[in-house]
Amino acid sequence: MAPTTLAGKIWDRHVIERGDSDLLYIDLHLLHELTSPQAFEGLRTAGRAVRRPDLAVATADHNVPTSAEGLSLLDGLSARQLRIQRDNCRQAGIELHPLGSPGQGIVHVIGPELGLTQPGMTIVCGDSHTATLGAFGAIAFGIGTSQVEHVLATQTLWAPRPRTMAVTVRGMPRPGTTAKDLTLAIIARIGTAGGAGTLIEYRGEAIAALPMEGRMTVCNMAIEAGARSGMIAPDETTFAYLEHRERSPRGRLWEQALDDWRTLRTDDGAVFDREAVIDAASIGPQASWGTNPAQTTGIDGTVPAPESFADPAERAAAERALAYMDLAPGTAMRDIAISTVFIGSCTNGRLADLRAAADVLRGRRVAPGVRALVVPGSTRVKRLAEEEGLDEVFRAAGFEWRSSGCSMCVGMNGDAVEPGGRSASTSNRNFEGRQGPGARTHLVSPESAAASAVLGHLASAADLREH
Ligand SMILES: CC(C)[C@H](C(=O)O)[C@@H](O)C(=O)O
Ligand code: SF4
Repeated sequence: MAPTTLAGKIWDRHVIERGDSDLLYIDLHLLHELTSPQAFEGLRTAGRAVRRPDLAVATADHNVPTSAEGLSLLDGLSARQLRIQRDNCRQAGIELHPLGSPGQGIVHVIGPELGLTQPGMTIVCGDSHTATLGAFGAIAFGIGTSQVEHVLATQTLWAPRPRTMAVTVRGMPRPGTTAKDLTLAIIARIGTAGGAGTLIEYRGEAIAALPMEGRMTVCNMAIEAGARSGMIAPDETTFAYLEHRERSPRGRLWEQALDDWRTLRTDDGAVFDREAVIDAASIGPQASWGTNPAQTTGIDGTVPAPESFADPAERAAAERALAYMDLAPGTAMRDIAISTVFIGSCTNGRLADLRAAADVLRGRRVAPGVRALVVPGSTRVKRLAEEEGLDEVFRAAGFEWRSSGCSMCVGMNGDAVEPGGRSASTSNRNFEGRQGPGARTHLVSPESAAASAVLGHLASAADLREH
């Protein structure tokens, strides 16, 4: 057999019928409240039932309030959306983790913690950041609402065989560099269209060294490089994470699964449609300065001058970004004062992220005038964090300790950056108005977000050592 990529192997296992698009079997369908109501409505109109309710799991994340105050203000539209979701799931017999339940959380966070997302699977969800789940060596991608309906009705999907891209991160980054810094640096290097239309496989020493949480952070942002999804070959780190999870196979089935999962890797000599090689040694803590994630530089760097971009489109984009961000070329990244800090989202809202931020904050205080929020990625993350006292560390530092949801990442649920405000945010998107009208977003790691909160300007954790 010809050498095959990891993506190719998983794809081929799931093809039912070949064509310009292939008909693909879907192993797991995740649902949230925002992109599924019309799909269920479509099914009803067509008089169809959900074919495999046992292969779907739903939760509420985008529109849920994250504070007691927010809960009391839950507006008509959101409340209605949550009610519709509950009714749809009940009628179809789909497992739902609703607001207020112990399994609730951001859809891309709960799948892994339950052990639902496993190597070799095809996983879809009506949400672009489904890419996160590729970290397990699965093909996981976002779909539109009409495709959600198709999957509900048939458990299959028509999709063109994706082109593939290898992003190899050679060597190890500088100490203090996180998975978020790696993924931002990769996008800065290859650009927001660098992975256009492809399925990116991340590999190399720096990727293999990451724990599952970091791998999820990396794959989460494949979308911001234009890719359909990201993935990482499963290895001992993956298996150790999955062993003993609630929905992981057990006993003899676990052994059988392992035998199979160990075959899930790109064969030597397999050809990718595109390749990028990045040297990790040059990468340290990053922060975005503009209005797309590729407009990023090292925290040691300065805001670039638009003229420094050779490409006219990039130059124009930089000009526009600097105007929106109210930044002057040549400004040191560390001199950018912030008003808001957001730690959370499907990029960086897992327990490991909260631990890393709390380690930076222990015994320190948020700078006067800075509003700081920490929003666990799931209710389970919240519970586990509280069990180890992280909530106390955040509260003592002056952070608001919230309940799980997408929160300020998307600014549509009552949590938003104030107009004209400037945030250090652990989320994944920084376009105009993403975190609220007029809000300016700087994408950073949890460690850097915590350090920025303490210093009142963009910073990395190392900056606090002299503090
Ligand atoms: C609402 C949803 C469709 C959207 C996505 O697909 O990513 C959201 O999660 C986002 O991050 O912008
Ligand atoms: S946390 Fe943000 S990026 Fe992730 S699913 Fe929610 S809105 Fe999308």
